[in-house]
Amino acid sequence: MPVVKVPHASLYWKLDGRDDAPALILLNSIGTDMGLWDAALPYLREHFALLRIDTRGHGASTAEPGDYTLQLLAEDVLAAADAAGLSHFSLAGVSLGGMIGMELALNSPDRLHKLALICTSATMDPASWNDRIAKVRTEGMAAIADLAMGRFLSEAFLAGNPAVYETVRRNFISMDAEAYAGCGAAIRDMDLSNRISRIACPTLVVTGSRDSSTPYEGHGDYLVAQIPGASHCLLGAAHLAPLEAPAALAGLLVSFLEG
Ligand SMILES: O=C(O)CC1=CCC(=O)O1
Repeated sequence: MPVVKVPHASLYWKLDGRDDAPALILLNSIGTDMGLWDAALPYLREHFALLRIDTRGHGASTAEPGDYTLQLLAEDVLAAADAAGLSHFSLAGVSLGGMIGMELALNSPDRLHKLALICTSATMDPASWNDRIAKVRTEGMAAIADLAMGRFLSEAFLAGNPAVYETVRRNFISMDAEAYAGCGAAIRDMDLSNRISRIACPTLVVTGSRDSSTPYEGHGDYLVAQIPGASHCLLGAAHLAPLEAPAALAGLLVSFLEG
């Protein structure tokens, strides 16, 4: 199992697809792991060398407790890219993964070709994240599972895919609460809104018509307005778009990244 050790964490990464194709890094949301992208992989693997990374404390990656920052999480991505031998890449990130992508685009623009921001934002209500962090640290993951699942996936998806829904929920509840809190702190403390106008790479913003967490209004629209030249596509999906609309999302990514 390929793992890279960084200070206070150990990061699991995995390469798929064609090693002679352009590199694309796929990042997950808080509370999910690289499996979030499984359903989209068949549509992407012919086009890219795909690097997936479990965010610290998620999936098979471990981490010591603490309040993490987007800068730290972006450095984790660079460490995994270095370990995988990828000097330059594009990046597609869902939610927290998109926030990490924006931070990386600002701090290490020389590494990044193109950026796809999926169901994400430059700012989320710090007070509500503070409450969530406190709850998860005192009561554990189960205490916030209904809240998170209600934001992750739509009722329609649950009705048609109960087994997938249950897997996402089970993985969510079994993850390390301290790591969730640490990544929650990175979301609470993010400082992107006044800086993203300096993102210089081509950027695609994807929003979900059923996403109650980071909808177009108030989240995607701000990214489109602030990031120079950013384009926008709306998908019929809730927050975890790679699960709800894998083929459509992959189609958007291929068109954007190969265009
Ligand atoms: O609101 C949620 O729980 C969804 C979410 C916000 C950031 C992220 O990565 O997922």
